[in-house]
Amino acid sequence: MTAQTIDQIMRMVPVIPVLVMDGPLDPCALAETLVEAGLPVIEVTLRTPNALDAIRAMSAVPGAVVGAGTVLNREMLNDAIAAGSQFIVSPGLTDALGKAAIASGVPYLPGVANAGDIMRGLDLGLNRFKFFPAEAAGGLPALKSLASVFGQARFCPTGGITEASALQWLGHPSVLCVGGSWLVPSGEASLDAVASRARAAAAFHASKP
Ligand SMILES: O=C[C@H](O)COP(=O)(O)O
Ligand SMILES: CC(=O)C(=O)O
Repeated sequence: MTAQTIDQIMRMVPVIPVLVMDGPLDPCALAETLVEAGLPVIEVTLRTPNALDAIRAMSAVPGAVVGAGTVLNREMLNDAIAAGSQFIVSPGLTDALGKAAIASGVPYLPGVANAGDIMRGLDLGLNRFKFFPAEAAGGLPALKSLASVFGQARFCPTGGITEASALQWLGHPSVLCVGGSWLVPSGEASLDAVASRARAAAAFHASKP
């Protein structure tokens, strides 16, 4: 599946599973499980040696929109794009990475934690952001304050969000989706458990205003 813009990707799902591929699950089976459960947008963090291989494998799963997370610099950006990443996520925003991502044409979701980060993104022409680390950076009260200043910005809060708190975040109009690792916790070995959590998260779509 090809999505055109980061905005379109963010609007496809209420929750983006953030994966650290450190467990025994087969990447293809994991992606199939998430797609079938209603969460086709998948972020694979480049924090493990097998991450690029996982992106390559998952990208072949029909319906999956697989992106790379924890992209920190141009080299990682190029590797992620070469592996077939359909979108790129970074925990923060630097001019060098922002400009390279924009020049590549790949949908790009940079991390922001404060007003200065957002202003740097706007200067580059970006207005879709990952609010990270969402809870530690002030939680929903901080996001509400930032959103009231930057009316053109939309967010995917990530970091400390849980199945229990996701709906509160999704209730804010500046929030298009949230990200989280709770769908596939570190070392997860059960696809049934993943499917159950993913179905519950996908159901948040119905509650999003
Ligand atoms: O990408 C960011 C984090 O790894 C996801 O945060 P979380 O583990 O608190 O859900
Ligand atoms: C935290 C984050 O945004 C990332 O790993 O890409």
